[in-house]
Amino acid sequence: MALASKKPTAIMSSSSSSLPPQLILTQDELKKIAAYKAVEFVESNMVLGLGTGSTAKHAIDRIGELLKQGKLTNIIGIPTSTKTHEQALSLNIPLSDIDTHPVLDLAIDGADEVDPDMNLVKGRGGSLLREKMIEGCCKKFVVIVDESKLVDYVGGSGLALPVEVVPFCWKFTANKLEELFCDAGCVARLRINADGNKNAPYVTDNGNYIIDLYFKKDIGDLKAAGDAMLRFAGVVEHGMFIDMATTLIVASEMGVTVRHK
Ligand SMILES: O=C(CO)[C@H](O)[C@H](O)COP(=O)(O)O
Repeated sequence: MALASKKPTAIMSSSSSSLPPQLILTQDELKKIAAYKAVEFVESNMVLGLGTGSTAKHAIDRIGELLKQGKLTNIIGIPTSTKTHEQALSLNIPLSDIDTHPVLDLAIDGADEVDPDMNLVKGRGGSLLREKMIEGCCKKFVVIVDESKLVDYVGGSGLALPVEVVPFCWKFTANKLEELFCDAGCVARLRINADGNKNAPYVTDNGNYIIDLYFKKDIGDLKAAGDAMLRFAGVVEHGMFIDMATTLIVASEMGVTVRHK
């Protein structure tokens, strides 16, 4: 893919609040701070997209707590993974799906990378397809991260861009993806199951595999890159969430920042 210029940042407004300066917070504590801030946007009677990952988990715990306390009522949650489904069930959050509720009021989810235009990389937790399906139906999509997730450009963390592929001839698809991004020094690797058999592929909630793409350089025009990947029949979805986030909440040692698009 050729390098192309990025569109100007479309941040319309932002606000921040400070934390006491003497505190040294762990990454998980920062995730929790961002998550709790996001839950301030949740109101009774909302249909909510429930994200996946260690940051979203804090938000879902908080929603469950507020429901239990009666401070939120009549919430319907739409989970983005089986893991989140189980967590929400354990918290007695009423659940549904986008067949029944095709328009959501709000979704809250973490991200692996956030670029200056609030484009995201998601899916290192393996749930990118359901996340994209559900978060694409939301009126508002609130992304919650600690500051380590902020990058200058997609791929800038040096970590993977995940792509969900059908298992059939996955090597063929992986080779096609490497070829597509050869100018960016792309290396494609099949994700291996971290929990169980070390040699078995990681299998998504949808029965697919994940190919992780590693880049040496900026891939340039994200939309063009995404469209090119989706033209391969074996590709189900990629982990770039372009122009989807409406609010970004970043927690750092300096405080919490909220940016609206
Ligand atoms: O996209 C995701 C799962 O598919 C997660 O939102 C992403 O991996 C961030 O995870 P964490 O909050 O644990 O850092």
